[in-house]
Amino acid sequence: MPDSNESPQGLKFADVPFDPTLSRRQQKRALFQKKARDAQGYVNETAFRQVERKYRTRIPPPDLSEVIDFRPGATNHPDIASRIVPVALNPAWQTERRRLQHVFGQWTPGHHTGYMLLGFPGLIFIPNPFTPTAQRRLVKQCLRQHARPPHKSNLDAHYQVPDEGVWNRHEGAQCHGWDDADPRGQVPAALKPSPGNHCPNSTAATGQHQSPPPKPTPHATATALVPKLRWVTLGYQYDWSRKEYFLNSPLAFPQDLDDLSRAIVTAIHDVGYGVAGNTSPPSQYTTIAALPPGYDHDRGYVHHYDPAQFQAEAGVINYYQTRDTLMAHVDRSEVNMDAPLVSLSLGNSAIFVIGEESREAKPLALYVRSGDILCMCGPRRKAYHGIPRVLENTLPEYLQPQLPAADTDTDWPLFGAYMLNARLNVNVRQVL
Ligand SMILES: O=C(O)CCC(=O)C(=O)O
Ligand SMILES: [Fe+2]
Repeated sequence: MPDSNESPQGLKFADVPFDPTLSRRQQKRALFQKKARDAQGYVNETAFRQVERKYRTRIPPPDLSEVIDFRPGATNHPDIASRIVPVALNPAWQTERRRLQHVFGQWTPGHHTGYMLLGFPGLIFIPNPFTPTAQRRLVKQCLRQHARPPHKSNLDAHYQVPDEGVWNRHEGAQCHGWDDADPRGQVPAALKPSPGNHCPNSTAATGQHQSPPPKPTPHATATALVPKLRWVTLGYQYDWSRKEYFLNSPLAFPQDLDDLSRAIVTAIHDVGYGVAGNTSPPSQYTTIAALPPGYDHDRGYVHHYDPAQFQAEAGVINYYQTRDTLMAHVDRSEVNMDAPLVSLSLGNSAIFVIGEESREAKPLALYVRSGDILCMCGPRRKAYHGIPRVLENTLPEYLQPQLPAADTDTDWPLFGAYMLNARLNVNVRQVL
C-alpha cells in the first residue's frame, strides 16, 4: 500500500515546510508546486526571478520578514533597518502641498520626511502625503476621467470603448438599474483588432502584466468590463510593436497628475544622504548617514534633477486586481533617463521589488501602500522592478465602500466596491 504521505511523483510531504494552517489539500498543492519548480530547473533562474517567485507563491504563504516597511516604528529585518535613511524633503514641497490642495487635500504641517536606502542609490520613498478625501478624488479621476478615449487602454483591442468610458457606463447602469440587455449599459465589440493595441494584458511600457486577457465577445456589459481594465496610457501614446512612443501626437497630460508629479520632483530636489566624515555635504537637505558594516563603498547620493526642467509627458495607470502581478522590467523607452520616474500607489497594498540594471543582482522588496510615492532616480531609473504580489484585504478604511455616516462622499460606494479587489498605480515619466 502506498504511503498516504507520498505523492504519485515520489515527493514526501516532509519535502515542503509543514504549515499547520494549511489544509491537507493545500499541502498537497504546495508539494506539487515544489515538484513542478524542481522539474523546471529553477536552479538557474536569476536572483530577481527567485525573489519574484518567493512573493508570488501563495501556498505556503511567503515569509514577509525581509519586506522593507518604511512606516515609522515598523519592525524591519536587522540587515535592512540599519540601511534605512530618513531624508529631509525639500522645504519647497510644503509650498507646493499648500498650493495644490485640490491634489493633496487640505494642508496641514508635516510630511517633511522621505526615505532612502544605503547602498541603493536613487530610490526615494515618500510616505502617503494625501488626505483620505484626496485619495478618493484621485481614484475617481483614474476611473471616470482618465480611463476613456482618447487615452488608449487594454480594452481597445477587443471593444469600442465609448467616449464616456467604460466606468461611466457602468456607473449609469448601476445607478439607474439598467439590466444586462439594455444597450445603454453595454460596450460593443471592436470591428477588428486594432493594430498597436494587441497587447491587452500588458502595461503600456512593458508588456508584462500577468492576468487573463478579456475574451473577445460580441459585446459586453460595462459592469463586466470594469474589472478587466488593466492599463491606460496618458500623454505620449505607446507603440507596442516598436516599443517606442508615438512622438508626433501627444495628448494633453491630465492637469492633476501633472501638478502632482511636478510637486514630487520639487520635494526630492537636492535631497539625499552624505556619508559621515565627509566634510562638505553636497546640499543643505542632505542627511549625513553613518554607514553600517559592508556599506563603506557607499559615497552617498543626492538627487539634483531641476524641477523646472521636469515635464510630465507620458504616464501609465495600472489597474490591478488582487491576483495580478507585473513582471520584472526596466522602463527604458524614454529618451530622457535622467528625469525621475514618479510612481503612486492607491488601494490595496503591494510588494514592490526593485534591483539593479541586471536581473542577476538580488533585488529588495518593499511595501507600497495607498498614497505612497516611489521615485526612481539616477541609477534606480534603469533598475529592474516589478510587482510580484498585491496583498488582499489591505484596502484602508477610508477607501472601503461604506464610509462612516459623517462622510459626505455620497458617490463613493461604487468606487469603494471596485477598490475592494484593486490596486491602482499611476506612474509619470518625462520622455524628452
Ligand atoms: O505598479 C507599480 O507599482 C509599478 C508599475 C510599473 O513599474 C510600470 O507600469 O512600469
Ligand atoms: Fe515600471
